[in-house]
Amino acid sequence: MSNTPTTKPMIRLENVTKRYDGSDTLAVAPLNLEIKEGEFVCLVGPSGCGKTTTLRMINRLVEPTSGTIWIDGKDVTHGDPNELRRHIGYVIQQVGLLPHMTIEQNIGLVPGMLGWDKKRIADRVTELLDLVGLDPKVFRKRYPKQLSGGQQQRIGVARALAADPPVMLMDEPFGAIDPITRDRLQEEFLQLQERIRKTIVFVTHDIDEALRLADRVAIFAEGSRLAQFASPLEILSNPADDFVRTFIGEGAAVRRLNLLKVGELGIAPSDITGVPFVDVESTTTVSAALERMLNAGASAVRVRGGGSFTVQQMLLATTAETDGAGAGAGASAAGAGEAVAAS
Ligand SMILES: Nc1ncnc2c1ncn2[C@@H]1O[C@H](COP(=O)(O)OP(=O)(O)OP(=O)(O)O)[C@@H](O)[C@H]1O
Repeated sequence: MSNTPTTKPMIRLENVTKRYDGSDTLAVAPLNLEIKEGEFVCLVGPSGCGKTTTLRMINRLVEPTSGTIWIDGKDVTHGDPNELRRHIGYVIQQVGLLPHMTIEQNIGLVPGMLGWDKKRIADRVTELLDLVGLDPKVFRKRYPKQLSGGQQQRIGVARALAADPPVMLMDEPFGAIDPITRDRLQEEFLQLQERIRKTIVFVTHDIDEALRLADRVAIFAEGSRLAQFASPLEILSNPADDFVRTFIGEGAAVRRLNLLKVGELGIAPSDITGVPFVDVESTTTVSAALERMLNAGASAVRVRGGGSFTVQQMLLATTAETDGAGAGAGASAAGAGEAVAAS
């Protein structure tokens, strides 16, 4: 269970609002949101709906107008914001590395403020560069401008992780990166999260990025109304309203195949004697299994440790998942079926 979210709440927003000075309207209307320890939550929605404001209220870069924010059971709405920020990693699109400092100095900034000794900081820098896939011998003495955009963003992640904070806030971290590098960074980041299991709040305006990365997605509508807060599978299977349906766009049924795993379909094994098949893992997604079948001219799969079945059985089970509101796979995803936390 170490790589799945726990049920312990790590971040809780209670009736939180924000009205910027000089504005008549609320940038964030009363918002209630609970994020569990180790959970990866994406905030997604159209421009101006309050995603960044919500994120920045969690580390108090923006002060809430009213309401309470709890982190790990502690009211953090009052107290020293600088102290709070030292325990929350923060990654932004512009990366924000200090240009006159080496990568090592950039990553070591917060540990330095926390009073770590030189050796401990140096060891941590080595560990983090390894973790984000950059050779410490090559990169630690370089300056930010000597790195590509993707490498700088990896350093941004390493820096945010430096003091091992339990919570990470990420604001469109991959937004300015070309699509191919972005795809790779998303994949790497998912693998990283499997290992480190931080509580992550991640802002994006890209619903596909949210559906790919998150355990649960909070879809904001205009005026920061929380339209749905549920697992990606639940959102694609049962959009809460027309706004969510329009926001996720076309092709929900096919996109679900990227999320459903073969082993979660609950198919009774069948005899596939004489039918060409491919071997898959129970964790292989249905779309990956179909791809492999198409490439191999096969029409069945043999699941390692889990019987065999035909492509027809697989597609039928996928449809049943849609009708049954994701009973099998949905139930295994964090928070599936949870009620919409209305704002
Ligand atoms: N510093 C500010 N002063 C005044 N109004 C602001 C400020 N920052 C944001 N706003 C307003 O608050 C509302 C929410 O903005 P916010 O940046 O949180 O939305 P967002 O969903 O993150 O948008 P985007 O996807 O475009 O970044 C918007 O109407 C915006 O104009």
